[in-house]
Amino acid sequence: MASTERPPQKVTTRSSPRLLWSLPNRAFCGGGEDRPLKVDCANGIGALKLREMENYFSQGLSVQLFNVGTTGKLNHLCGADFVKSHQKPPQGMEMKSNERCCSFDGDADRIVYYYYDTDGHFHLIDGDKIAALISSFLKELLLEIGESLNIGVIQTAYANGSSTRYLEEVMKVPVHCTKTGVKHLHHKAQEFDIGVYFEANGHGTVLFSKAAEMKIKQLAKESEDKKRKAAKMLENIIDLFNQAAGDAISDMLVVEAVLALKGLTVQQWDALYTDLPNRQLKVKVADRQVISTTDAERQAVTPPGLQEAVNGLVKKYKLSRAFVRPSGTEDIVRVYAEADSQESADSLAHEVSLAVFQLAGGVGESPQPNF
Ligand SMILES: CC(=O)N[C@H]1[C@@H](OP(=O)(O)O)O[C@H](CO)[C@@H](O)[C@@H]1O
Repeated sequence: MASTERPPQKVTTRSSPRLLWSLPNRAFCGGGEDRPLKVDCANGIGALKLREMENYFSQGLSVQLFNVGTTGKLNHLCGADFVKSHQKPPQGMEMKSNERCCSFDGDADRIVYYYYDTDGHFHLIDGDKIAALISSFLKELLLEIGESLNIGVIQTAYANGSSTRYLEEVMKVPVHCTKTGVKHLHHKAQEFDIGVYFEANGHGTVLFSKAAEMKIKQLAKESEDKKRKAAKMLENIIDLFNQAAGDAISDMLVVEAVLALKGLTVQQWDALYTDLPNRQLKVKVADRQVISTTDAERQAVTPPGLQEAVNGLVKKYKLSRAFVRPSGTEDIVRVYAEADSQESADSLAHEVSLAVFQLAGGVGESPQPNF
């Protein structure tokens, strides 16, 4: 995360590690089954911190660390961004089929999961699916405590269309779209009793309002049986989240706890929905600020004619969607496209890139259709 991206709030003092791990440890102890997890630390800070914390994990969760920074370079051929954008495992990690693996980025504020299936296909489980797993778990607990605490999921335009559809139509959770950058998601998430926010690239966390925290604590003390158990579970999970900012280690522990508690394998988690094939491209233009956007960056307002061109191209493909926006961190314009097949998503992204190049002052060689 760039320093300018950090949400405008103080980093709170965290509970003691022993307290934080109480939920995952209880989850892992239950089944007595060993749950190995391979972690690519992107040669960054996550390796040091995870090593310190390993001593607090119960035997149920065994983490094996890779790219711990003794030889490789930070984020080089490894880490969450590399895995997400190349849709392949990081260098330096050996993966067998069906092994659950995850990658942090160098500063450990993003996490993505992945595995190889028995046919050797690589499956990425990104921030959208992490949000789906966590919000379905929280929603189940809310139903059990029977309180009308509202829960909302916050995404950006990069969220896969299948994830938005799953959250809205299957889970019946309201979904909101904000501009790219965690500060925007964080801000929106503060409007809910429970605000779950994740960018597709794995940045994210969950925020609980003070009123929700108090209600849950009270129910954990005063209610009985099933209701009390659910409230206690919620109380523990609140401690586990880092509510100051997205935190790969804390998100990893939440995911591991939820998978263990629900008895889900990585494949079952992945099967919640199927991502629509998508493609992201970059276009170099003389001045990226000639592109201005609205509707949480999903529509281009300027230059004239660009949005109309995108709309015309999107109509040529099935289940398609595309948008363009100037990057906030690089001197480029980003193009995103999704469609019913990888070939269509690639072709749509290429055609939209050409439209950006022509209508928004492209420089250098015009975009080529090679993936
Ligand atoms: C498409 C994409 O991944 N965009 C990233 C990237 O922002 P851009 O404004 O797209 O350059 O860097 C941000 C900071 O790390 C991150 O929050 C965001 O998700």
